Amino acid sequence: MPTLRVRDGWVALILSLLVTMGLGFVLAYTLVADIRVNQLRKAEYVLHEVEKRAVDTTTVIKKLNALGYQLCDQRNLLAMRRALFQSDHIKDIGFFIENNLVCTTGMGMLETPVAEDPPDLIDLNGYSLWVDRPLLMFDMDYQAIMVRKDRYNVVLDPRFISHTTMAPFSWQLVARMGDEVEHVFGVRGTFIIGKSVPGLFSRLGDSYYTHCSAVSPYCVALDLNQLAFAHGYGLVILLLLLVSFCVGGGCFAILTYLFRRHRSDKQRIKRGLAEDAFYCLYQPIVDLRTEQVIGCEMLARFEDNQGPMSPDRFIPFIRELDRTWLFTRQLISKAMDDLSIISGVGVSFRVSFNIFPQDVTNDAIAELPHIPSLKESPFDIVFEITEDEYLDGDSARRNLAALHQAGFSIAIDDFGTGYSNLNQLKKLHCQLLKIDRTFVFDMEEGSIKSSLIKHIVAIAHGLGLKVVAEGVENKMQRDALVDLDVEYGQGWAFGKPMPIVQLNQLLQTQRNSVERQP
Ligand SMILES: Nc1nc2c(ncn2[C@@H]2O[C@@H]3COP(=O)(O)O[C@H]4[C@@H](O)[C@H](n5cnc6c(=O)[nH]c(N)nc65)O[C@@H]4COP(=O)(O)O[C@H]3[C@H]2O)c(=O)[nH]1
Repeated sequence: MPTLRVRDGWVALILSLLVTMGLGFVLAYTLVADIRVNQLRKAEYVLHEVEKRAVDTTTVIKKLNALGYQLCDQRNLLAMRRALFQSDHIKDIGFFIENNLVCTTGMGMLETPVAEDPPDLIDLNGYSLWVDRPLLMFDMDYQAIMVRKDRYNVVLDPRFISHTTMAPFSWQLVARMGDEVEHVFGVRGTFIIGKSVPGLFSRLGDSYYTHCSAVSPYCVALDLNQLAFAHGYGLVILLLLLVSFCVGGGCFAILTYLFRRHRSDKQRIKRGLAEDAFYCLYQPIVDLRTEQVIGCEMLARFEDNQGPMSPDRFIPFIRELDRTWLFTRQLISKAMDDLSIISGVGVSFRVSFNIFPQDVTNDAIAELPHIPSLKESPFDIVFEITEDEYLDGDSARRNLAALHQAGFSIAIDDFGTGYSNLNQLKKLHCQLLKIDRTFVFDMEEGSIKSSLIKHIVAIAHGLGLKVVAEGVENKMQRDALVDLDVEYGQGWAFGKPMPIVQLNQLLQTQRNSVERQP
């Protein structure tokens, strides 16, 4: 393989960097989206758990107050213990006379009533809250939440939140008090009043999230804790970076390989041109009604010690190398040598050559009438030109008129695939129009494209042109084309591109069978 050119190296590098950055960007945003979803789930979980406890607390307190006990007697204590037993979340229930706690489910009747501290907050429904309260119950230290209304209070264990791992977020549970909020649990200052929540795909820095309950006056706020994030996601980020760089590196390797292969193929073609290494195959063209071979198209082939290369690959290189005329000249001269073995076919036997449109415009084809083998050819020589905007100029028209005057025929090739300027057809002195094979391929399915054939034929006939259909692969297509008044056909149904010896044999067989007919 040839060495990489500096310019190609830069292009490969820039493209690979773009891929690396693009992939890094996509992965980073996927990570952000994942964090946001995670954040949302955690906030929803906390609020859901808080709501369950809020419902439990208010139901228990309302029910006990409704019983109307004024003293801490056995009936009251039993009612309190039953309520505690039925609750899933409450740890203890206390009974108050005025502002003194006189009995609890855990300790029974207290020897000395305990005076109550002022609450941390009273919520909109009149419930007093003591948050983050250190409490000693059965020799266990508790960081409890207490809620009281009228004569009863309940003790809640807030560890249900701590049991959920909140990393990499810092969080705070607050109670709404009109326009204000009061801290209930978590990290103070996390909830910021009026701070808007960023969208799912916003920057990583905009990591604040808040969610309020619809059934209780509580809100939870979560914010990304940069340290916890780096700790929890550091490895993931490193991995994503590694993936991006690996893909970028792979991209660089593939691009440099493709550039070098492109250069290598281009060099093969350059060498092939210098060493005259192309050769010709011939594909029969038939009269569609009789299926008799009335001519052939010369198609170029290339093969060197590295193997064959298809025309679809080498034709663009010939254009890129600006050697179109040299290539055409070489192949015409080879073909005319080959064709010298063909005899007995008559002067109407058509031999078609493909011509590059740019050679029509740049006057190169003006040389054709002076090439002796063409001038003295016993065949009807046809030059096929792909319809192209190149052909729209004066010089193209002048050169084609000169070819026509010199006795050559002109065919418009691959009609319908490119420029398709009908005005052009009138001015180009052509006698034949070749319908591109893509129109013929799906005739059986009655595609929109194939339904255009009859219009193309009408236009061609209106201009006095004969029509050749390319890519005829089966009898059904041949019959349909005959019905559409298409005169000639070319395709695998009548013969693939073949060496001259094989074409000669085909013509010989055809002649023999005609001669045998009575
Ligand atoms: N699927 C299918 N394909 C069929 C059938 N019948 C013919 N073909 C293919 O259709 C192409 C017809 O040639 P084109 O339209 O001039 O298209 C040609 C022509 O534009 C260009 N080319 C080939 N040789 C030369 C040449 O000597 N000079 C120039 N300027 N171009 C050439 O390369 C193109 C491709 O050539 P090829 O690969 O030989 O492909 C040929 C031929 O092998 C069929 O029934 N089914």
